[in-house]
Amino acid sequence: MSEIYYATSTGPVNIATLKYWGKRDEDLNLPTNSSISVTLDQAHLRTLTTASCSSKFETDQLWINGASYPLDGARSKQVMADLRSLREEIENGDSSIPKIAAFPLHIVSENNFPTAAGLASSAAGFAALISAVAKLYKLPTNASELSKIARKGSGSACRSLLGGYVAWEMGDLANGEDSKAVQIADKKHWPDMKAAILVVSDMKKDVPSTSGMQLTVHTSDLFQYRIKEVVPKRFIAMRKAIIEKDFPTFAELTMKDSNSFHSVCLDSYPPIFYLNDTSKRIIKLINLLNQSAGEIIAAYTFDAGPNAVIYYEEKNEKYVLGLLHQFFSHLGGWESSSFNPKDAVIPESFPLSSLDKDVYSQGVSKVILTQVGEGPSETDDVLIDLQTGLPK
Ligand SMILES: Nc1ncnc2c1ncn2[C@@H]1O[C@H](COP(=O)(O)OP(=O)(O)OP(=O)(O)O)[C@@H](O)[C@H]1O
Ligand SMILES: C[C@@](O)(CCOP(=O)(O)OP(=O)(O)O)CC(=O)O
Repeated sequence: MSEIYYATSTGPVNIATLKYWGKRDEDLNLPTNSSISVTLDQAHLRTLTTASCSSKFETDQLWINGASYPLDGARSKQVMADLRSLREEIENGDSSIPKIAAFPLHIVSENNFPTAAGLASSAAGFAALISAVAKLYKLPTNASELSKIARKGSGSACRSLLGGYVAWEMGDLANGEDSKAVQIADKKHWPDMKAAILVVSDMKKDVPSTSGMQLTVHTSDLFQYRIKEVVPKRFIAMRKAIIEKDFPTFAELTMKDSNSFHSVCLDSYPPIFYLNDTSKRIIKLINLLNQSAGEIIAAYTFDAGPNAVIYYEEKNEKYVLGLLHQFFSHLGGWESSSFNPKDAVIPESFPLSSLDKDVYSQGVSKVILTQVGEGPSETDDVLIDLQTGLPK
């Protein structure tokens, strides 16, 4: 077989604290509002992707965890075309480098967590794929530039090109050139941000984000108020809270924005329900915890599914994980954290005895304990068999 060119990169998951929900341009994936997210640590949620190309490959192909996935959707095609055209520009300007832009690509990827289960696999997946191809093609572009390509693959994916605390600025140009991710602060700025993910369902979700958000755009009256009045002010306030490391404000805005997003889903016609009874019980637990602690020490947020993500600061781990351990100690996931249940503290006024433990322990299948993390990184791993061009 003739030469196989290859490169590998990782991609992180990000979970929005100010939600993207709604497109003003469906082809270019331009949003109706700016959004903010926290990039999560790749020790727990990570995509690892090797991108390779060769004149001997027949077509572009993608494998995720060993299974073949289509790459012929309009969004994937656009991502590949954008990356190729950047490579072509370089090749046209420098006759000494190999002409590989037109070669078919074989992309081999591994997610270390469930694919398409509302855990932002598409975000980590596109971030890793784009970073790996950018490395393969030796593209000189920075993360914000690459985020514009990721955006066309899946909106929320653009935020996974950067680590720490990230904003997706909606932009206002019709061609989308100013709709990109920028870093608000890196992980080191506020390193003690933790995230506990309660996996309520690892089944594929009912209403995909793409169609769900457009149903909201076209049918919800509340939605106009959200994008015109609520989000612009909240964006400024949340960015300030991150810069000032003001957890109570950050947390209150995060919970309110999750509530606002799920409200416009319910206000869609026909309505969209992503939260289930387990999600609602988790909301109640967090509200009771904050009340009994006398300040906001934990924030829940939910994407387009029932899984809960709970943000908190390390100094309050004894309260937040202490409470979650009361109900979910039987689940897998605790072993990966340094939390010792002996350190658990339940605030005195928390009404533990009034909550039916059997009911409140139901519905969650796994706990993932993680924290704020870095953006994509290059690695020397190779997931492709360099003889056959197929997954190892
Ligand atoms: N490692 C990967 N490489 C490339 N694409 C991936 C990868 N993992 C997932 N994807 C793409 O993302 C799709 C799943 O996206 P989907 O939005 O349904 O789920 P999710 O991202 O886990 O959930 P959500 O967007 O609600 O958080 C897959 O079908 C695949 O096309
Ligand atoms: C609820 C969300 O997670 C919606 C994510 O939507 P997607 O990024 O999956 O949608 P597409 O752009 O159509 O691919 C909120 C968020 O991550 O900001």
